[in-house]
This record gives sequence, structure tokens and C-alpha cells, in this order.
Amino acid sequence: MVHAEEVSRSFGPVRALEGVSLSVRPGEVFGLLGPNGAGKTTLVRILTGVLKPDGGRVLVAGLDVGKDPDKVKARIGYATQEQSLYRTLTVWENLLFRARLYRGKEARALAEEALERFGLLPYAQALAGHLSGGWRQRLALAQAVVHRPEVLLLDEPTTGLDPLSRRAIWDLIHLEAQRGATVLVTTHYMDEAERCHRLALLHRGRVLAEGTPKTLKALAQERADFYFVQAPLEEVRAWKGVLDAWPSGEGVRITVRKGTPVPRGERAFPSLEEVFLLLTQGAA
Ligand SMILES: Nc1ncnc2c1ncn2[C@@H]1O[C@H](COP(=O)(O)OP(=O)(O)OP(=O)(O)O)[C@@H](O)[C@H]1O
Repeated sequence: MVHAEEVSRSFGPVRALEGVSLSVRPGEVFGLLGPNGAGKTTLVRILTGVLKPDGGRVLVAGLDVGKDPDKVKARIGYATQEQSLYRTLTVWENLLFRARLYRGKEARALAEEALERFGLLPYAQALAGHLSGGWRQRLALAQAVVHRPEVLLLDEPTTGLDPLSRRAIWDLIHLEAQRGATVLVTTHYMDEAERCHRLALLHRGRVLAEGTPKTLKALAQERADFYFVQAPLEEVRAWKGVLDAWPSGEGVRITVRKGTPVPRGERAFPSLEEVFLLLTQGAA
């Protein structure tokens, strides 16, 4: 389980997090969605214990991170944007090294099992630094979970990957949740957010909204209407009541104030991107 309560953190004048609260249950994949600089990495670093919050409390795997940072480390798996891999060690050595940190005697068996589970057997003797981006990310995930942690914290685990590699990583993330892990994953890809059981939309250090992708879309539909229209973009943008408009295929997708008439508009369901943009409008 992961539980954050009123967490705040500033860096000089920059308020990276302001009173952020959220809870993630075992078996759940929880997405922290936000643009660059929203505070995602700061929250993940606080949850791992490497960064102290200015205020608030975090519980991870039932432990107070502020009080038991070392015990917490053994019970979490952490994969960062920078990748915590040793590029000059082989795939096998990377896994064994990480497993030995937390599970002395069982380390070999766990590393072998992770090699197999993550499809890394053919690359066991390859240097981590020689793997393609997709396989390196797969190894980063494998080494984050090799010691069977209860909690998995993944900071943008698919950045820069092609769609097939991203899908493979997401399948693996869901398998970890199915085995009972509590998973918190940060992303700024809206399509990836759709793959989470629940989401928090983070914007300038605050949680703007939280819920399943479906409930967030329903929330947006209470506040605005969504349409597809065939008209020039610049013209549409000048229409009364239009909050947002962007080109989509042969026409334009628009978000309008609730109840605005849109002649010849086809009603559309909001995408998470539209939900996010709607909710961030007016959020200073
Ligand atoms: N060590 C630091 N020193 C100074 N400012 C920092 C530090 N770490 C983060 N910040 C600032 O805090 C804010 C939140 O940064 P953070 O990295 O948490 O955002 P993010 O949502 O993870 O962004 P990205 O998607 O770009 O990784 C930013 O304005 C950033 O510049």
C-alpha cells in the first residue's frame, strides 16, 4: 500500500508539491499523470525515502518512510527515468546484484526467475549498455521487481519507447499488480494513463482530480460538451463557447461550455487529453 497525506515540498521559491494526498491499494496500478514540472518525480522520490518532504506524511508498505527508510527500501522496487542500471555489467549480473542486496540466499533463484519472466534469457550475457532502449527498460523493470517487492514505484518507465515496447512494458506492469504488488507509475502520455486502474491528475504540485479514467471523463462531461466538426480550425476557435479546439483527422475536435449549441457537430466522447486540458484551464 502507498499512502501520502498532505505532502508538500519546495525547492527555494519553487513549490513542487502542495498538499498532495493519495492512496494506492495492493493489486492496483495507479497513474500519476501530469505535464513536465508537475511534481511527479518529486513525489516518487519522497515515497522512496531519498527526498524528505517539508510537510505531510507518507506510508509505504505499512511503514512510515520518514522513520524507517532502510526497511522501506527492501520492500519497494524503484525504476527511475535515469535508469538505475549498470551499463558495463551484463543483464544477468545486474539482476543478481540487485537480488543480492535484499535477498542473500535466494538471490540466484530470484534472478533466474526474473530473467525468464521478463523474456531476458536470450540477453543474459549481453551488457546492459548494449541493449536497445526497449530491452533496457524491460531490464530496469525486471531489476526493480527481482526481490519481489510489495510496492513498485515507476517513474516514466516507457519514455522514448516505440508503441510495441510500451505495450510490452505495460503488460509486465499489470502482471506485477496481478501478483499483488501496489504499483504507482508516473507518465505524461495520456494514452498510457488509460491503462491505469485509477489516476491522479497532477498540475503545478496539486492534485486536480482523481478517479478511474471513466469517472474522470464523466466529471469532464458534467462540465463541458465534446464534439467533432467539419470546419476550418481558426474559424472554430472563434466560435462562442469554444474552450478548446484541435485538428483531428478530417475535422476538428472541440470542447465547448456545457449546453453550447454546435450546429452540424457530431457528439464525441472526451479523451483523457481533453479531460486534462479542461481541468487545467482556470487552475492557476
Ligand atoms: N533538486 C531540485 N532543485 C530545484 N528544483 C527542483 C529540484 N527537483 C525538482 N525541482 C523543481 O520542482 C518542480 C517539479 O519537478 P519534478 O521533477 O517533480 O516534475 P515532473 O512532474 O517529474 O516533471 P518531468 O515530467 O519533467 O519529469 C519543477 O519546477 C522542478 O524544476
